[in-house]
Amino acid sequence: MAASALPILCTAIAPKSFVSSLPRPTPINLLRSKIVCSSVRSVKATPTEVEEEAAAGGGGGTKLSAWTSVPQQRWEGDMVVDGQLPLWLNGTYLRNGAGLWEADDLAFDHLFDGYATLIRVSFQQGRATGAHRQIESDAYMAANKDDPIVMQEFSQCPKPANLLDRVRNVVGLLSGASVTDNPNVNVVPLGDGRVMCLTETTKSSTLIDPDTLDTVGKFKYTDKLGAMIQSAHLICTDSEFLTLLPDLLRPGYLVVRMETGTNEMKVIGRVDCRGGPKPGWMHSFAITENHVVVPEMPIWYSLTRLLRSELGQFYTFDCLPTSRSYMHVMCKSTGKTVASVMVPPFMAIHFINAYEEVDKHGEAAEIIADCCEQYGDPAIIKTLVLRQLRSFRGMDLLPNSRVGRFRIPLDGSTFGELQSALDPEEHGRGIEMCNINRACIGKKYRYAYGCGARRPCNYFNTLTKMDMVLQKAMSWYEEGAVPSEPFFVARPGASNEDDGVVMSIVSAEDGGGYMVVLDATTFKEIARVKFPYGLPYGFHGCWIPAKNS
Ligand SMILES: CC1=C(/C=C/C(C)=C/C=C/C(C)=C/C=C/C=C(C)/C=C/C=O)C(C)(C)CCC1
Ligand SMILES: [Fe+2]
Repeated sequence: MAASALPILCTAIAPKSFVSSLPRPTPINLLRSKIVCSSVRSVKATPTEVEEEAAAGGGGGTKLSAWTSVPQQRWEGDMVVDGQLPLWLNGTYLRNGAGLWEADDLAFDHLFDGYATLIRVSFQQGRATGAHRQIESDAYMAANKDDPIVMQEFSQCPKPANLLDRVRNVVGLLSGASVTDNPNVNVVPLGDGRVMCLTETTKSSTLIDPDTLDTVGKFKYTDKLGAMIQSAHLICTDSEFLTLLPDLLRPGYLVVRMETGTNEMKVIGRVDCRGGPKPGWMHSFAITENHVVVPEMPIWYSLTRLLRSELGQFYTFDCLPTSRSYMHVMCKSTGKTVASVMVPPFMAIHFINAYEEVDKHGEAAEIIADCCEQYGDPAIIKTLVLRQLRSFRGMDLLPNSRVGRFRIPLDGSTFGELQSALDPEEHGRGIEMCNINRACIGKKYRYAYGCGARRPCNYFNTLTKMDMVLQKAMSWYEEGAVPSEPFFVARPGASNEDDGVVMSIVSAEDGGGYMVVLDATTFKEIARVKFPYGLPYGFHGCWIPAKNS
């Protein structure tokens, strides 16, 4: 019965034109696949732009699944392993991302808008099983109703047809009712057995079951902070999680902590904005052992745009290139801002790591903070429009980026520095989605793993290991493939920072999908774990070690 289940499921949830573009699972995988039907109403995908554009002679092609909705309510199955998985690799990798950009009559334009899609790969003694599910957020469920509703997503806002609609929109936004809860960016183990998925709205914080990928329910904050937006990259340590909450009424950022096992965010301190009357966009931030690093970029969420439902070239953002950029540093234990320096204009969606550089007395003298930096240009946001990703593969449209390294003096100076941590040519003048050995978070570190570029390309197409000491990089590349964020897993008992494996889920040019596992030291491929069909692109992942490992 299982052998025919996947095509039946696909037929049930997608019109013929879409199904025909899905890569066919191989018989061996079908025999091992277990399909579980969800109670959610089926998603009806419309024919994708990629098909239309390919038919019209566009450069997209039909096979690569990275930018294509793969309507899979629920799949679980054994996976075929090519190569040798290390026997010590026991645990679960989870990846979250915006993997479904069409539902009923809706079609999103931007990569960041898609409905949250979870992928799981679990490893045990050299074998692997996989799973794929949508998160059942209110936004996703509403989009699949007979009368679908779109909430305020990253680039999409509800379109008012008349004055009454306009008033409803304003009320919906200010009350939070029409703000998205689609938790499509990150997946974070909270250290107490709970696993949270989230995006930049606080109401998106959702608990999921890491085994079944079931949506457990909303994470209910018990504090009275009432924050509506948050960093999508909260940072979890052994005892707490730290995050930033932009304060929209009194422009600034609250730095908050939540003790492991609780639901209450407590304020450590606040940083006032210096660049203008509204807090800068802040998708991620960094910590050191004793400090929290708060970035302030010259690009802001615009409440006026949101309320008027009038999006600009950077959607809900306003961007003033003449505005200044700042880096603030807060002491974790006192909540005091110990540095607030002006830096060259920067644009960084993702911070990589930060640490304290000490003077000869062993005192912290400056903070080093590394990020994926776009030379101060927000153009990357436009690069991630689905039409461009689907249509212009092989064209050199990816804006230049680098590992930006901030030096923030702690001696009261008013300026900080921003330079490239290594020659950007080492990673093809493109770098994003970086990860490090988690044991090095907040500490001096040597290696970062990210997605780099082999040009010409319209998206990051390599996996790259960067050695920040030698300022050199090594890359993994496969023609036409789109790898997602590389994730480092340390070998138990390892003493070298790069002793372990790096894993990444790849959408292959032929329409297939697999996880590639690289030896983190040599950066050579050691195994491929194959999915029975190609997967959509995804953003961030996490690792949950097996209980007995
Ligand atoms: C800005 C104000 C509000 C609304 C904020 C909303 C609706 C923010 C939504 C943000 C999203 C969905 C961001 C997603 C970003 C994804 C990224 C960058 C993915 C990166 C991958 O790694 C109100 C709540 C209406 C209050 C007034 C101000
Ligand atoms: Fe992110």
